[in-house]
Amino acid sequence: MAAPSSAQVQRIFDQIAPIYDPLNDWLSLGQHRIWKQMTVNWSGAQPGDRVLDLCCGSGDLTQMLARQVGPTGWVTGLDFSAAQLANAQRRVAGKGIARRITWQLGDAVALPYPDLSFDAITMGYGLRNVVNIPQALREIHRVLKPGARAAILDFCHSDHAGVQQVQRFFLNQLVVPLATRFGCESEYAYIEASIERFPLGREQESLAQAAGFAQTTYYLTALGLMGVLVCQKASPPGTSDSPVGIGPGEISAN
Ligand SMILES: C/C(=C\Cc1cc(O)c2ccccc2c1O)CCC[C@H](C)CCC[C@H](C)CCCC(C)C
Ligand SMILES: C[S@@+](CC[C@H](N)C(=O)[O-])C[C@H]1O[C@@H](n2cnc3c(N)ncnc32)[C@H](O)[C@@H]1O
Repeated sequence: MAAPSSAQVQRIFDQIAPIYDPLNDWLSLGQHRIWKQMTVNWSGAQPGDRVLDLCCGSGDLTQMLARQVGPTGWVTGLDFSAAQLANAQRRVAGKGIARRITWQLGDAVALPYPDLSFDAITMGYGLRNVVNIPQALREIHRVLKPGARAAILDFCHSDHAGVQQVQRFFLNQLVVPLATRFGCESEYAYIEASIERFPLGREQESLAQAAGFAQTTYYLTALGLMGVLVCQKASPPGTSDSPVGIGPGEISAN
């Protein structure tokens, strides 16, 4: 199956916007929120930072970032689906964190920001859906400040047969049948094919390094069903670039 165009991807997410959040909660038994919080932790976002949540959709990670940067920080959530952004804005309406969030309709492959704009970037289940992954990684590198990180969560395209079988079982026996009940069979059937086209973890690291990142690590989570690519931009000359450990907040050198 050929990869969809950008317009087709946009239509998918506009179409599923009304059921996107409840299906994520039901189908992952709420676990997706844990994977997203780990991604925010791995981004290195700190209180007072100016951060970006790319492909923000309905704003789960955007909200988590807003809590992480606190009242002196600022978060931008960018997405090209107007329906998803409308959901995102509705979900924070009336919450204190809404004051520190800007919602931006835009394309991840042509970010409307100057170079060196952000202290951290997250991307949750977006990279696999962007039609030009190398360009998106170049844009992320461009708008990050020196020494800053991007943490990119998505399904893992595993080369382990057992993981592939479990992933296909969940998608074909649970996800698509439930989505079909809501008239969204084709939109959710797209997930399996998109995972098969998605680069392996080590290939994502190579793409990130080709985009200019000095250090990359690919972490597996959810029993290998999901993965988080953590990329760090080179620090300014003369500053230490040697993170130690691989726990949240630290990434290994490559
Ligand atoms: C938040 C999650 C997926 C977001 C998501 C990403 C996409 O690219 C889509 C494309 C088209 C339609 C919908 C989406 C979409 O929702 C991950 C959790 C939700 C998943 C739909 C459920 C995946 C189930 C896992 C394969 C197994 C979960 C095991 C868990 C330990 C119970
Ligand atoms: C699976 S949703 C993820 C939403 C949210 N980050 C989350 O974790 O729930 C993928 C999102 O990426 C957006 N997207 C895909 N390609 C994009 C692009 N080129 N520019 C901006 N947004 C894009 C879609 O509109 C959709 O809202």
